[in-house]
Amino acid sequence: MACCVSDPSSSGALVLDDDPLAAITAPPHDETPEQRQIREAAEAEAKRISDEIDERLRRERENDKKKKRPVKLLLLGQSESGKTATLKNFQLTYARREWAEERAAWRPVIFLNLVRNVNLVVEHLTAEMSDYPVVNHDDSQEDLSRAARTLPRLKFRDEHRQLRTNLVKLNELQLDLERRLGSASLEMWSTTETSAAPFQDVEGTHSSSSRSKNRINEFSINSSNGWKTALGKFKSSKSRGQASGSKGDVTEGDGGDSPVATSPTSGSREWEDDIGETLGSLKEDIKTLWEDSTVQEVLARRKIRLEDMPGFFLNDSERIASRTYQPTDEDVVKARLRTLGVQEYKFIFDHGIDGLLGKNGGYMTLVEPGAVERHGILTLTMSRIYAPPDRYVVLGPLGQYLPSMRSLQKTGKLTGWKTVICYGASVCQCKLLVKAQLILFLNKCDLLRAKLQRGNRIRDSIPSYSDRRNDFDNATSYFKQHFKEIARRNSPMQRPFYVHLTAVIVRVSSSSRPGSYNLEDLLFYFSVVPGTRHTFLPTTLSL
Ligand SMILES: Nc1nc2c(ncn2[C@@H]2O[C@H](COP(=O)(O)OP(=O)(O)OP(=O)(O)O)[C@@H](O)[C@H]2O)c(=O)[nH]1
Ligand SMILES: [Mg+2]
Repeated sequence: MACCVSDPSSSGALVLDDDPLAAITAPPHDETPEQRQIREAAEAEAKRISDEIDERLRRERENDKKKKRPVKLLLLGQSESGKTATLKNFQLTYARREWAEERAAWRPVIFLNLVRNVNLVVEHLTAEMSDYPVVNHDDSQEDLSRAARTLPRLKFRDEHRQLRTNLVKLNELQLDLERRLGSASLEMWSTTETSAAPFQDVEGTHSSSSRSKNRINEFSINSSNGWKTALGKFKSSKSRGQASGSKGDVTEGDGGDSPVATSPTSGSREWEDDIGETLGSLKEDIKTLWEDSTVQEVLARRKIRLEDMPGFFLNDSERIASRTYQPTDEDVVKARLRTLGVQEYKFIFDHGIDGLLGKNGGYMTLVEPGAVERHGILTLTMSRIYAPPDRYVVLGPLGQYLPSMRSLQKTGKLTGWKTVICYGASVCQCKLLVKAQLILFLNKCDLLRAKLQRGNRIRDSIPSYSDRRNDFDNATSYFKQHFKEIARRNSPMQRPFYVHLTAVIVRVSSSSRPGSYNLEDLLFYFSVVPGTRHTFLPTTLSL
């Protein structure tokens, strides 16, 4: 232990028992007043420099902290509301390299989408030829099993029978693709009351009844499942091996069991090429089927609008049905593969995005919990693992509301508009999200506009719409008001509420940045300072 026995500030001798460092740094015992002045000035200068360095380091640490502060966006919404498509937009805009690597992996998904389109048409054709109705599983379609028999029977030719025979092998192809892609490739068909209020159980407010326990099982996270897993099987080994995380990169959120890092790819390229070749050999049949006026009449009678369905590629069949087909950006954004488990993407930016991340950039995490397990139940158990998000985006698929009330009356299922109301209320009430900023994307506006132009009446599906004008502007402001009211009534604490009209798969035609989707324009709105109240900002949507 050091023991100082004399005043070090005096010019007298400094005696230290056993501190060698103090002995070295101590002023000489015969220091003159001038020497002392010089020494003290030098020490003051050294301290100034040291303080300056400390201050610089402190500022750098603070900047680093700011830079690393993640902005977390949670994407919520019914199945098929466009969460993955939204995520793809971010990826396309801000993670180009990863996007380019992943693009090729969507090839079998797009093949599957096209094969499904064709098989569905053949199914309806067969049903009509046999004079029986087909049960349609898709809630988003209009009244589907409508008997076509009230109209005179259609006249079918040998050519139609031949087309059915030629295309029958696509059933096998669909099964093969579904097997390879896994359960994410299988669609869920029903929406129930449970799925419309998905947050209540997870928060533990329910009793531990067996029903509730069963649900918890259904909620369980399986991040090695889902569309990233499905795609991982088809990524090239080169891209699978590459590290991510630099500027504009996208990384897997949960590292360890990253599906992309573990999935095998051997032989998948050849297998894909073979599928392309089989499709190529049926290219003419597919085109003839889709363009045939009798087939179009079958679909019209059955009120099937394939164009409005997810993953519609029949208009591109000539380009896609080929051994050499490679997906374009538009194909990938449009492709449909449902999400299972929790998908998380981390985007790293060196610079802020219009204030979203602050001047120094930072990183943004986008989390998409799979919306459906058995009954479309949202897997929010992820909140037990992940911290609550700063903001959450709810996607409400506007274009899907219209026909649903009729199908509700027919089937007794709670679908469409009613589901969305329950869903919206349940999300707003969620305690976990109480401090998060709420941004609502009223998505699929392109479909809404098209349906209105075709003469669909909103009040047929949504009686409360009443006698308002049946046009896009009136409809969307009605929807906005409605959701604003839902948020106001159901949020435990009042919070800013932002709402945007979106069509996340539609390219912005007049964009100053070619290749951007209109979601990019909407990022501007994310920069609004939290806490300020900007209700119903004008939309930038150009449809
Ligand atoms: N016409 C149109 N289609 C859209 C729009 N947004 C998404 N889609 C399509 O709707 C389908 C479903 O979109 P996804 O993004 O897969 O839906 P999701 O919410 O992720 O669905 P789950 O993963 O099942 O929860 C896809 O085929 C998309 O291309 C839109 O604004 N307009
Ligand atoms: Mg999804």
